[in-house]
Amino acid sequence: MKAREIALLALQETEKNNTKSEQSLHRLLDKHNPDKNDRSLATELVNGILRFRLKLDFMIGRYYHHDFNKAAPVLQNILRLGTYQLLFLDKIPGWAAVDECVKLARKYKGRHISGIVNGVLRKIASEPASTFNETLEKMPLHKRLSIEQSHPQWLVERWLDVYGEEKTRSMLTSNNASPLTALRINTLKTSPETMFAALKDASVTFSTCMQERFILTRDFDACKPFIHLGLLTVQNPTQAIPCLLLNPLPGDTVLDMCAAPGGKTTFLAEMMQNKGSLIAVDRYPNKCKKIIQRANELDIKIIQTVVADARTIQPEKPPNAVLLDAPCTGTGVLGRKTELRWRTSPEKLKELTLLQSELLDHAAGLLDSGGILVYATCSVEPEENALQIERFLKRHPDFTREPAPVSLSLTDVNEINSSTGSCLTLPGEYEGFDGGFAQRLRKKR
Ligand SMILES: C[S@@+](CC[C@H](N)C(=O)[O-])C[C@H]1O[C@@H](n2cnc3c(N)ncnc32)[C@H](O)[C@@H]1O
Repeated sequence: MKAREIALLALQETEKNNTKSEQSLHRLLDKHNPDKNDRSLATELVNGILRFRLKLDFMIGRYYHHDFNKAAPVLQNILRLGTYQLLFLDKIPGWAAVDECVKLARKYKGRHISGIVNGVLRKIASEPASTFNETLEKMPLHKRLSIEQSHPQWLVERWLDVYGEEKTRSMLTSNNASPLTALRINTLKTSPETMFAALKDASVTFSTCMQERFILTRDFDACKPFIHLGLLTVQNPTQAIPCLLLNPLPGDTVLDMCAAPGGKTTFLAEMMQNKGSLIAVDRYPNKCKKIIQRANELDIKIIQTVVADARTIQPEKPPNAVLLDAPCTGTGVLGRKTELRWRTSPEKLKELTLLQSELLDHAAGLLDSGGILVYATCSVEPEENALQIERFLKRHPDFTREPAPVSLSLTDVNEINSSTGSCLTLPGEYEGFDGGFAQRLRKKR
């Protein structure tokens, strides 16, 4: 099976089952085993179409004679496949993009529909870019950016309100660029110097960040042997900030309340040099298995997983450090999770804000007096971040914002406010860094 058909099936499956596109695509690539070029074209098509869905639908809607939102999903996706190739893939000749989609339409929907696909795609192919741009220019800013950069309008509106036009544009553009892969060096098994030398020997192109504990690369395949050896593990440097803010020491008793798949838990264990107690809680048993698997790969011995609702857990011994990496809208990682922008919503934001405050309240009760609590999200919405903390501090006067540990000043992120122990990074601010928030708090003695 060729790239376009694999991409079509992956898009159909992702939409129908509300699953992650990455999983569907990998399953289909494994099943059909296409050559290298088809693999990379299928991946580009799936990611690109999911990112640019709104822009593509806007283009198609102008030539499709009925309501495009009500068209059969398979027809929608075939038209998106064709339009994406026409707009974004210079190397594919327009006629080839149209012909291949007409063939797919004939196979999946019959002759009549293939005629519609042919008609719509030919009109898009012959439209000068200036006509589209002129239409957009007449729109108000939030609507124009929403279509141009293919993000939901409610999100663009709120980012414009909160962050202004320049930062919003930078976030939108960054979310549509293909992200670098970030990997953490496992200092339990190797040192940064040894790792850098090994990567250079393997001709991997990379840069370093976060106290040289992380590498950024576009050469993921060349890093796989090091991942299999447990020397590297996939983690974005933004995800390291809450751990560096918590700063656990060997021998500490640490509770990680929302731990799966274990990116931060395993980093905490590394910081603790595999000494002490580290309880990792997650609500879902299959997700807890992933934490154990990851810990085994990295030679980590101190993690004990617990399947439970973190709003009700009662550890035997009060922890002296708690990490609450709360479930959130994920608006800081939309560039990496291509379909997420269409799945998150103002209603979800409200629901999650409530869940986060319940988790925070429970964390406050569990922590030993004098202990440290770090709250983190991969969101850039104030309600989930700074406002959440403000409300928490009002409910819990026995907590204060705690300055960041001195070691954190060595990182390359200027956004860490050392005196208030908080950090908000926005997508596009630092190359390779996701958006996210973290706050260090101390419980009074
Ligand atoms: C942001 S993710 C955590 C990512 C993780 N800390 C890491 O760095 O790999 C949030 C996690 O919270 C879990 N979760 C959601 N609600 C929960 C609850 N009430 N109790 C415990 N875990 C929960 C989800 O299953 C999800 O794995």
